Order: sequence, then C-alpha cells, then structure tokens
Amino acid sequence: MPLLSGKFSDSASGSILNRRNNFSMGEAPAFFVDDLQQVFSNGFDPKPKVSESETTVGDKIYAIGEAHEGLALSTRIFDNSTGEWVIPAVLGTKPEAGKGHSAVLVNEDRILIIKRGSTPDDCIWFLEVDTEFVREQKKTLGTEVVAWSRGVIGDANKPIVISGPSGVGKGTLISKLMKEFPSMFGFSVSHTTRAPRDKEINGVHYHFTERSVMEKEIKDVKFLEFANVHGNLYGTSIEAVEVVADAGKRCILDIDVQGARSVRASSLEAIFIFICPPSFEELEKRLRARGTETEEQIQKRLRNAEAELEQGQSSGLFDHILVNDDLDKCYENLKKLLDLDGNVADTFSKPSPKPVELPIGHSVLKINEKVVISCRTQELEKASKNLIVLDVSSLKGGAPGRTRGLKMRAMDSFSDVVNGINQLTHS
Ligand SMILES: Nc1ncnc2c1ncn2[C@@H]1O[C@H](COP(=O)(O)OP(=O)(O)OP(=O)(O)O)[C@@H](O)[C@H]1O
Ligand SMILES: Nc1nc2c(ncn2[C@@H]2O[C@H](COP(=O)(O)O)[C@@H](O)[C@H]2O)c(=O)[nH]1
Repeated sequence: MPLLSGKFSDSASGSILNRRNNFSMGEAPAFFVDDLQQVFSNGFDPKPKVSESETTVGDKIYAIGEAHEGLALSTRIFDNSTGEWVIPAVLGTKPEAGKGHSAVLVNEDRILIIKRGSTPDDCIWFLEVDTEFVREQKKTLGTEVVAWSRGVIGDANKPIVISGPSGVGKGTLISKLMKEFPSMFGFSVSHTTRAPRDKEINGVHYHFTERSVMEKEIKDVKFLEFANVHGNLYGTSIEAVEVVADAGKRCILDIDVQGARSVRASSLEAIFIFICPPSFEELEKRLRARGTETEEQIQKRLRNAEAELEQGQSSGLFDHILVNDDLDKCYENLKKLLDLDGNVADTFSKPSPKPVELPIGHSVLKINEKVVISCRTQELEKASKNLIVLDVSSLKGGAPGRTRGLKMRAMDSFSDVVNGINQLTHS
C-alpha cells in the first residue's frame, strides 16, 4: 500500500493570504500577510496582492501567485536561510492565471501546477526550480532562476536536429520532408544577423535580426542555443521551438555543430542527425553551384567545414550519420531513420493521448510518484469517474518548452486509484 506523502498547496483555498501560522514540526511555516509585513524588512514590499500557492523546496518557499485571469502567474521565493524574499529571473513562457491552481513538488526539482478552469492543453505546467537547466542558468545569470514548461501527456515525438557543413544539403533534405509531410513537421525558424539572400523571406527562412538586438535577447535568455557561424550570429529561440510544438508538429532544427552541442547539453530531448558530403570536392562543387556566397565566404565556409566534418563524425554527439551522395537515396534513408518509410501518408501522426479535461481540480495529493487529482467535470461525471492519476515518474525534458512523459488515468474510487497506481507502476 503506497504511503501518502508530500504536501500540496492550493492557490485558491489555502493561499498564504488566508492562512495562519499552523505549521507542524518539519513543515515550512504557512505565512499570512500580517506576519510577512512584520518579519521582512529588506525593502521589498512583501504584501501580496494576489492569491498564492506555496511549495517548500529545501530551504526555500516558492510562492506562485495569480493576480487576475489572463495575467501571467508570478513567482517569488522566500529564502529561510536569509529570511528574505527574492524575485527570480523567470525563463520560458509563463502560464496565464485562470481560476486558481494547485501546486505540488515532484522529483524534488520541479513544481507541478494544475490550473483550474483551463483547457486540456493548458492545465498542467511545471515550474522548474532545481533541474540541471535551472542550475546552469543560475550559474550563468548569478541570480535565482526558475523556468516554466508545459506538461505534455505521453511521449510526443522528439524534435530533430539536423547538422552538417554548409552546402551538404541539409536545407534540401528538410524541404523534401516538409513538402511530403506538411502536417507532421514544423521548421524551427532561427534568428540570424546575416543578410537575407534573394528569395529568403523574413520569418519563414530566418528571423533576420540586428546584432545588437540579438545580443540583448541572448542576454535575456530568449535562446535555446546560439553560435557564431561563418562570421554571423545564428540562434534558435525558445519561442521558435514552442511555436512548432504548439501547432502539434514535430520540430526540425537546422543548426551547426556548435548549436547541436548546446542543444545536447540543454534539457530539450532530441534526435541528432549529421549529414556528410560524399567528398570534400563535392561539397565545394555544391556550395559554388548554389551561387549564394561570395568567393571569400565560400572559402570561409569550406575552412569551417573541415573542423565540422571532423567533429560531426567523431564526437559521439550525433545519433545518426547520413551521407548525402545521391539525394533521393539519402532522403529515403532519412525517412527510414524517422520511421517514415513504407505506406505512410501525411495523415499519419502519432497524437499524444487526449488528456482528460481538468477544469475544477479541487484537491491534489501526491502518493509516491503519482499525483492524484480529485476533480469534477461533466465528461468525467458522465463516466462516473472523478479522480485522475498523473504519473510523474518518467518525466522527460523540461524547460525551455515542454515536459513530456506524463501518464494520465481517470479513476472512480480511491481503491481504484491505489490499484491504478500499482498498474501504472508496473506497466
Ligand atoms: N545529393 C545532392 N546532390 C547534388 N546536389 C545537391 C545534393 N543535395 C543538395 N544539393 C545541392 O547543393 C546545394 C546546397 O544544398 P543546401 O542549400 O540544401 O545545403 P545546406 O546544407 O542547407 O547549406 P547551408 O548550411 O549553407 O544552409 C543546393 O544547390 C542543393 O540543390
Ligand atoms: N547554431 C546555429 N546554427 C544555425 C542556426 N540556423 C542556421 N544555422 C547554421 O548556420 C549555417 C549557415 O547557414 P546559412 O543559412 O547562412 O547558409 C548552417 O550550417 C546552418 O545549419 C541556428 O539557429 N543556430
């Protein structure tokens, strides 16, 4: 029999606005607003004008606030060791406030947020507080950091990173894939400081950007990765990847080897494919035949290609290496690798299981690695089920963007929940 464990907090019914100091040994104190005003005199106005949930992680209390419906959720941290409130840098797209939320710590590194009165694709969020990504960003920014990611039920297909030297045919292969499977794949539109070529459209091929603007956005942690490539700045914004995921498509990134390395180090779980030319001479021929670069630029790209080919083929960074000799053959191999060979029509896609709507989750319990939500929805009532079990034991990825791997089941009694939990554990 699993033990009941873990605390949950609820922004609407149990916010720190409403509660008195009713904490017990080993639990973090539940604040209420008058106490805050007396205790904290560090210059920060602690008077919350919002309803907040609070979650204790080690020495810190994460207060997640909702002011008005439609406004983004806010985050502040009370550090028990210093006795001060801190406003962290918040990365990723923030969820909008709805009709309250419940918060529960999972995996000791992220807070699961369940929003009320919200659509199925907007009801589950994670605030990462101590994941690898957040720890790295704390080091970089030298400040407290938290990061939002949206919870995704099931294992949606991983993004695909395609890399290789300039002129090898990455763009050509990606265009073929997008043309054959338009509803399955979406292209991550990078930012670059290079000038547009003839026929390149801003927002379609690239977001063409001033260097100073891009540098500022990099500083503001808007980018998943960026690199200096052939003398210009290129980068994948977090938003570029999110836009594709929001359209329900599998994201394709066309980036250089440095960028691939950064993505590998990030929490975005992807498949990494390196494209090789049949020979260096053929690569040069293709670059020249494309006719888009000056002689000086071609020389620079070829010089860089030597290092890229060496790194791409030897570093173990890539999951797959494809040689683009004959274009059609290479394309077939790419499709094989992506499980797209055979009788696959564009209507094919692996949809993640439809999540059950969770509009009024009125209580949340954490039981071992599972989160039980007791809720009331018309859909569930019809099916006489009012308990939902979320399995958070095999979460993948995280901020920026999406946390995948959530499993969800609707149950109609607590004993079913316990059985369900055991089934989920053993499935
Ligand atoms: N297998 C192939 N055989 C012959 N030519 C090819 C092949 N694949 C692509 N090409 C041609 O090579 C040129 C370069 O291809 P493409 O622009 O797709 O390269 P790329 O890797 O995307 O380059 P960059 O990194 O500079 O964007 C294009 O003119 C394309 O038509
Ligand atoms: N690290 C990144 N590299 C990128 C990105 N977008 C494109 N690229 C790579 O740059 C070169 C040159 O591209 P071109 O369009 O100027 O020929 C090529 O290898 C691309 O893969 C990015 O966002 N990040």
